Parts: sequence; C-alpha cells; structure tokens
Amino acid sequence: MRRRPEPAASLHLSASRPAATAILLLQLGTPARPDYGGVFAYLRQFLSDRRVVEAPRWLWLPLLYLRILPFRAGASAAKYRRIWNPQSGSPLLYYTQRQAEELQRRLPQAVVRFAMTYGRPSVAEVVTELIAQGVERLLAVPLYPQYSATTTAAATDALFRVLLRLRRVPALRIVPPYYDHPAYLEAMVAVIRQDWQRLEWEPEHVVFSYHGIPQKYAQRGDPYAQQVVRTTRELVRRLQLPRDRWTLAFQSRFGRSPWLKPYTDDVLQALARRGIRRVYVALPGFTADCLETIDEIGRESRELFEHAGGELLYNGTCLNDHPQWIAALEQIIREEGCGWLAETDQGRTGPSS
Ligand SMILES: C=CC1=C(C)c2cc3[nH]c(cc4nc(cc5[nH]c(cc1n2)c(C)c5CCC(=O)O)C(CCC(=O)O)=C4C)c(C)c3C=C
Ligand SMILES: [Fe+2]
Ligand SMILES: [Fe+2]
Repeated sequence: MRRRPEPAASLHLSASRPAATAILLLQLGTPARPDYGGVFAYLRQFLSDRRVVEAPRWLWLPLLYLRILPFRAGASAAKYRRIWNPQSGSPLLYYTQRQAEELQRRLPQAVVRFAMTYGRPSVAEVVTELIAQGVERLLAVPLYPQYSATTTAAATDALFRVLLRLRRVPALRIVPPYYDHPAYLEAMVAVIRQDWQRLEWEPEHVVFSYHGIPQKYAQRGDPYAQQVVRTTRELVRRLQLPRDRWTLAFQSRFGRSPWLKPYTDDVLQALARRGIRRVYVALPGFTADCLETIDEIGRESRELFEHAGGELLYNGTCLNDHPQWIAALEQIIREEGCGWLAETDQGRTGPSS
C-alpha cells in the first residue's frame, strides 16, 4: 500500500505542546440532493457495503444495479423531496451539524467534527483534515445508541480504512454502545415528555419503533435486538407505562427476507383494529430526525394506521439538538475521553494539562 507523505504534526503544534484531541461524530449519511442522481449515488454506496447487504457479490451486484437502484433512486428521491428543508437540506445532516456545533461549544479543549459513513462529509475527508491539523488523539462517537454491525461497524470500517493508509496513526478510542446509559435514557425521556406536553390529546398507546435489521444478522450474532429490548425496558420503567400501553416494533424493512419482528406497520394496524385511536410513536434508535422517522412513520405509517381505523398518530421527535441530549453526549464523551479532555489548557489536552 502506498503511503503519501503526511504533514508533520508540528504544523500547528510546537514540540512542547501536548497532543490535540478530536471528537468525531459518526452518522449514517444522506443524499447530497433530493433528486434521482443524488439518491442514486447515495444508495449505490450504502447498499454496496457488505456490512449492510451480506449476500454474495455475484448475486447481489447485478440485482442492485439492474433491479434496485434504477427504481428505488426515483422512489426514494420523491420521499426525500418531501422532507427536504429549503434552507438547511436534509434533516439528518442539519441535526448532526447542530450536535457537532453544540458539543464544540461545550468542549473547547477539543476539535469536534462529524462525518458520514455514506455521502459527505465523508469519514476520509474529515479524518484527513484532522490529521493534517496535527490531531494525535481521536475519539470516535457512533451516533447509534444500539450497536449493529450494519451501522456502528460500517462507520468504524470507514474510519479504519482511512487509518490503514496513514504512517502516523492517532491514538484511537471508540465510544461503546450507550443503549443503557442513564444520560441517554433520561434525554430520550425528556424528549418524549416534551412531545406529550405539546400534544393536545393523550396517547392511548406508545409504540417504540426502531429501525430493523434482517433476522439472519441477529441469528449470526448481531446484538442489536437485545440492546433495543434493554433500552425499551428502561424507557418504559422511567415513563411508568403499564404493560398494556406500549409495544416494541421494528420499521424500515428492506428486501424480501424476514427482518426483526413485529413490524411497526403491522403493530399500528392491529392497534387500530383493536379500537386504539390515538398512538404516539417513540423513536429511541434514531439520534436525528430523518427520512425513516419523518416520512416513513409520519406519513406512510400514519396513513396505514388511519385506514385501519386509527385517528391520531404522532411520530415522535428524535434527540436532535435537545439540550439534554447534547449534555448526555458531552457526559459520554467525557467518560470515554477520560484523561484526554482536561479543562485547563484550552485547545490542547494532554497528560500534564
Ligand atoms: C438507526 C439505525 C439503522 C439501522 C440499524 C439501519 C439498517 C439498515 N438500513 C438499510 C437500508 C436503508 N436505510 C435507509 C435510511 C436510513 N437508515 C437509517 C438508520 C439505520 N439503518 C437512517 C437514519 C436512515 C435515513 C437517512 C436519511 O437520509 O434521512 C435507506 C435509504 C432510504 C430508502 O431508500 O429507503 C435504506 C435503503 C438496511 C438494508 C439496513 C440493515 C441491513
Ligand atoms: Fe437504514
Ligand atoms: Fe424507509
């Protein structure tokens, strides 16, 4: 492998200064534009990832290029257009950016950046820039509370691919899954309670809806489902919801193979048929509003619920830039960045500072 010369770390740092620390938020990514070309490029990169689709390449790639991309790019672009903000673009990008800005305000002694596994800003471009700035300590923060190889490992793969090419690899820490971290759980409870206060009606039932993964991946050892169950149990306890007033479900199924069950749409329709009229859908697995929460739950699933006899469905707000979530992220970062984030030496950290 060819290694290009790297700028000396002393570019910004004198020899006497301790190493700079960078916090790197890792999010999934989103199309650059809500049109056929933009969504095609995004889906091609996303769905070519072996972490996401494990099928043998000889079987999957012809299917992807001939059957899936040409049709899904157009259909998904139409959905993206519905959620696109004329000023700020993709909600996922907007809130990830806000999270990084807010964390930078709280952690002036480190450089805070975000990067996307698919699309831009890519992990490669952001990490290359950080290394050029002289960063020697890197704390990666996957923005997925529950670990799945399809998301968390795909994000760290992107990071490792960049590091593989470097001569001076920074010291690296990766924040472990925080599905049961009290600060994350309390922030999620605060967001849910805030939504409930804003509602002019009382939900009869709460559906905790998480993005699904194929059942096969779970059977092969992906711990995602267990972590989802644990998060939900903790949230339900904190919200003091009786057992008959909540359901755990999985959304966003892709392809024909069975995914984790029950499916959110089946649950919502069954609730409506049972006479439940008003439902709140909590979305604890998504750290930012995105296509899957705004359009899939807020429009597609709502329509199914209403057709089955339901009256009101509220798609819950995600953690986004809620102050308690930013504080939770800060706490998790300080715990995992222990020794790297001293307060005293603004802009730099090190063992002596
Ligand atoms: C939060 C956890 C997520 C898991 C787990 C996950 C697994 C997973 N996703 C797909 C396929 C698609 N997902 C898409 C969008 C999307 N997925 C997540 C999160 C998880 N995915 C988010 C936050 C988003 C929204 C991105 C945005 O721009 O707002 C899409 C693209 C949209 C579409 O065409 O439907 C696909 C495709 C698979 C196959 C998978 C696990 C195997
Ligand atoms: Fe997804
Ligand atoms: Fe979807």
